[in-house]
Amino acid sequence: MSSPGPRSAVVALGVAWAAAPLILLGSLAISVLTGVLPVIVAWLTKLVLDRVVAAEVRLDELTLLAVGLAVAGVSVALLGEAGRYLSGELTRRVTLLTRDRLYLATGRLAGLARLEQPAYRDRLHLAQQHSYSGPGVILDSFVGGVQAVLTTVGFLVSLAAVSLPVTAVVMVAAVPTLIAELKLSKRRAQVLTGLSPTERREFFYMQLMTGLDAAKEIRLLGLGKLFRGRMLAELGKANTQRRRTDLRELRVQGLLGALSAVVAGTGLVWAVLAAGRGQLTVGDIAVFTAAVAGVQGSLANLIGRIGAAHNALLLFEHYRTVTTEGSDLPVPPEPGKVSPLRHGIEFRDVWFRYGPGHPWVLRGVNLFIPCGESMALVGHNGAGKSTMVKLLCRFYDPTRGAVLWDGADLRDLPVDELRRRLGAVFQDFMTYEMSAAENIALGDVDGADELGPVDERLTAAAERAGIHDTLANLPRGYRTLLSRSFVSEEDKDDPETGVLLSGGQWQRVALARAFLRDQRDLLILDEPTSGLDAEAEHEIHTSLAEHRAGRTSVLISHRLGSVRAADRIAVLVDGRVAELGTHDELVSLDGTYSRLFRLQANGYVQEVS
Ligand SMILES: Nc1ncnc2c1ncn2[C@@H]1O[C@H](COP(=O)(O)OP(=O)(O)OP(=O)(O)O)[C@@H](O)[C@H]1O
Repeated sequence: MSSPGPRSAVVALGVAWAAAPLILLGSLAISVLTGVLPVIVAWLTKLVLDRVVAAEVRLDELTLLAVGLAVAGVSVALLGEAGRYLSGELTRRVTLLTRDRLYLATGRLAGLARLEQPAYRDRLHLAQQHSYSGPGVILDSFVGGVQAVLTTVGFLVSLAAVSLPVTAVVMVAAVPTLIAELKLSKRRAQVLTGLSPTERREFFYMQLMTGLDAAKEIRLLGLGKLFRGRMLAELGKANTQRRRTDLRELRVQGLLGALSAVVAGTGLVWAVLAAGRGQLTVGDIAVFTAAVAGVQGSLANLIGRIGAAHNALLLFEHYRTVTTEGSDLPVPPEPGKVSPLRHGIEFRDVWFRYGPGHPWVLRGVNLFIPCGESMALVGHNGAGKSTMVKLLCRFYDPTRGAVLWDGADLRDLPVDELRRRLGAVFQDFMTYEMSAAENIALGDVDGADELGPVDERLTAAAERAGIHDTLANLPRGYRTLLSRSFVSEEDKDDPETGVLLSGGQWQRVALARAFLRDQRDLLILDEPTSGLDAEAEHEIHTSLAEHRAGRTSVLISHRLGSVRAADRIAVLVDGRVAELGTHDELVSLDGTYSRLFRLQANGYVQEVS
């Protein structure tokens, strides 16, 4: 891990300035005052003591000094409280800003490839953890550092007034502490960075054990003990690393603490002997003792803060990288406009694999999807059908070849505009723990930050997906929360109102969400009815066939009965389009499609007879 540059510190302080400039200035002002007050208190104490033991005691002077001491003491206490409040407020505001910037940055990722890289996920994990605390710690260190510098300088001057050699010894003794602290902070940051994969795995097992998704299998297969063991093993690994760091710190800090104590003790012996010889006054001893303790305390404080800031800056680098990284997909220098589809979409000699070390999934796919036609993609598991759909949505770019929208390479088009022209139901569709209405309305948000009302468009989409009656009859109709993990505001007195839908019902909700975008140029349906019962599947496919007539669509389905109505069917084999034609043409071709279709048809006939 390289040392953080001053740029990181500037960025971190810039974040704090952008989040709360006045609070930042207020904190700095308080830190300046808090920094000089201990020195003032020490000098006032010296003056009081010298006046008390003087031959002629002047009460008016003593009273003034005593009042001054009292005011300084009260100010220290009040400023401490005010500083704590401002620091808390600053942290809250910085958290808001860094969170916003971080999720804005991840939202800017147009593709999926970077999100699938373990190294990126580790960095993101660290950025999430330390973006919030980072600027706070750096700022606290900065504000506290200013205060510690002032206190240190003030006490050093006071100490120098009494003894220059002792001042020099105290300063030299601080150098090893500073070096050790910087080394330790670097080590701490390295350990935390190295722990990211372990922490992510620990979190993964924790989520498995406490979430609903895996609850059935964990109970039925008795996986709890296994996962708990693995989670504890990950935690144990992390603890071993942390313990090693703590022990190293204990050894180093212990040695350095002993060195400070020896320096302070020797200084005190010298001061007492000097007072005995009449070289120092009682006040001198008081200020000397306060100054040695003050210099050592504030130097230790300063060095600790430098170490904390150094550590926080090293970790803040992850946040800075995530928020400033360029686009994961190449951005065209002069992006063209995505005009409504007129001609068609073409896969031109498309080769694709998910990474350099991965096997080829597509090996020269050539396919034209004419505008206004429905195209079905058929093939064995893993043939690459969903991959083609992902390339169509530009979640990845082809490794070789191109996908063309009316002749324009998708790489030359603005990706947001392209996606605005698409509607899709993915094989692994989402189930959002939100209300039924929101689950559908999410289909047509297009960058808005609020969802529209429950209107006719929404219920019409639900009706077409055959889920309207189910949703309308829920305890709160479309406003019912489709979750048992959260409670909506209006249900807080009756937390049992949320419901869970069946797999097929959820699939219909996902379809309704896609239907809300049905005026788009291309509708993608990846296994849209795999979870539906036979009757529902037939119903939906009839409705889809009607709906798709005259519109451009891509349908993926293993149920060949439902793809026969498509205008054209493409069969993927070995990463290429091996057969292309209408259902009748492919059946008479007597190839893969015909074999698969007969196999399925025979299965049904045998079941009936
Ligand atoms: N994100 C990914 N990273 C690496 N490999 C992947 C990824 N997604 C899919 N693959 C691989 O790509 C191949 C094609 O997968 P794809 O999902 O496109 O197949 P499919 O034809 O849709 O299969 P199915 O009918 O089972 O849904 C598979 O071998 C799969 O392991």
